[in-house]
Amino acid sequence: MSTAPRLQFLKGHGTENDFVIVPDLDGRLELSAATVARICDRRAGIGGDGLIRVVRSSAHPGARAMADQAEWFMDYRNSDGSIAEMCGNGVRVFARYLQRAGLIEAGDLAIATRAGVRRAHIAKDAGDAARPGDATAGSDGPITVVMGEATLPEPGPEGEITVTVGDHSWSARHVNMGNPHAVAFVDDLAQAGDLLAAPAVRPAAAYPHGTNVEFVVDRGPRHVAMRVHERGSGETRSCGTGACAVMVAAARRDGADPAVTDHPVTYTVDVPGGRLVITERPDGTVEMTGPAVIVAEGEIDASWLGTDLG
Ligand SMILES: N[C@@H](CCC[C@H](N)C(=O)O)C(=O)O
Repeated sequence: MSTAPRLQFLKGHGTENDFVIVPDLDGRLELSAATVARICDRRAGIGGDGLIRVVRSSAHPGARAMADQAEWFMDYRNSDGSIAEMCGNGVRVFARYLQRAGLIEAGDLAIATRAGVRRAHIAKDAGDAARPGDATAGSDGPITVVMGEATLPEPGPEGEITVTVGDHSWSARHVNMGNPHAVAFVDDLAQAGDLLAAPAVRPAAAYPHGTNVEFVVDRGPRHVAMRVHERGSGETRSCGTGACAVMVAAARRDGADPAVTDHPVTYTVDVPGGRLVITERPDGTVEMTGPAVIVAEGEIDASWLGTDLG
């Protein structure tokens, strides 16, 4: 039996946007991009759309300034190992992990992210605290996260945003939810094809660090459905920040702006992996409610990773 160090992990998802969760409470691990990509590999690794390292804010140089507001920092990586500012489904799964591990109680909590502090609410009757030996403990019920304000940059001198897949091109709305999105309203979600490759997005100058791309159709009044190609991960079954970007783009298209009417606006956003409910408030904040589930836990033989992990 190997005596190599073992890396603890859990596996979780929010509307089937799935993540490998690595608790590293005191910030001892160095996870290179190659190591993250290896862990997220669906055939040769554990598999996931991204990796979430759970670190005490005070133990992470990039989060220390937020430590007085939020004890825990979500260090989010895409499945190719690249760093992302924010992950909307991930932040719910992060909260569920903290609850399940007994590190927090249900109720309100603040989570530090690269996009700033986000506030979450875990309903008190939505899942139990840690139940040793039960990998699904604390997995029920929705979690609501205040996702911050959307910004919608106007097109620059190079003109409107255009998204192209194969022979189809659509104009798109630029929405930033802490991370970048291009939202295209389409006639049929199948038009986006298999989304194996990243859609071409122009002008490139609009997104100097790349972008996530959402394709959206209407399902009914204030009800849309979307597919997404995530920067750094490919097509996924959901994207929380993407769903928020879609909600705000749909509201503006429909002439709804809570800042003008002084009334909140709520949309239901269906994704291939489930459903998210998103509200924009008159003060501009966007709130998202959805599920967060922990499905498994285990350990990785660090010698397989070919690194000493720091
Ligand atoms: N799945 C996430 C978004 C993850 C980051 C994204 N791929 C990026 O690079 O910005 C979500 O639920 O928001």
